Amino acid sequence: MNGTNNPNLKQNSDSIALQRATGLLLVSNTPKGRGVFASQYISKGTILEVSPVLIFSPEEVEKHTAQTVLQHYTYYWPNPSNPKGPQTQAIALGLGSMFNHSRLHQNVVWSRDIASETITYTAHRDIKAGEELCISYGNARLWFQDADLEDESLGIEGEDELQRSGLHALALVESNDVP
Ligand SMILES: C[S@@+](CC[C@H](N)C(=O)[O-])C[C@H]1O[C@@H](n2cnc3c(N)ncnc32)[C@H](O)[C@@H]1O
Repeated sequence: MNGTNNPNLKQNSDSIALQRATGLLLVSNTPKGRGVFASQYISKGTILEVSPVLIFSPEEVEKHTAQTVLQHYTYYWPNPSNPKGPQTQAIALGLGSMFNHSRLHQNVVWSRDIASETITYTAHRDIKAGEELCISYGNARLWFQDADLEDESLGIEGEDELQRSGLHALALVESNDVP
């Protein structure tokens, strides 16, 4: 489909509506690196971002992404060449790769749309201006020191719990289970 200069272009089976909420800031140099913050109040249920994904083949994962920093950004994704087989990995383009993890203060949930190859990020609760927008990377052991836990009263105890889980998370796992 060639939609260039087509004033009648509408959403159809060849196109998907992309969305990004207003009032999102990408902030550098936080204790978690870059992160996405709200510069204004955002109400529960607001679609924050629809990110197209780039899907890697299992061979590309093994030879390339698993050997690079990309492994800290990828989501499990069904393999288009073998949808019923083991999952491969995909990276969210746009803001999707910038959401940090919070186990205690998760305020964003995400869902995969396999057909459109997108991930939609949605506000899980009302969010105040100034709050960081965080997803959950799941309950598996994290591959980094969780900056949230350093200041939390449950601090060491929470960290122990993650260490004891004995799981190795080398990629973001889908989890919309909000604690
Ligand atoms: C998907 S990226 C998120 C964006 C990243 N902060 C950046 O600057 O590119 C995942 C990386 O963010 C950092 N990160 C995410 N959540 C964190 C947390 N709760 N505590 C510390 N670092 C975190 C870790 O370095 C992790 O490998």
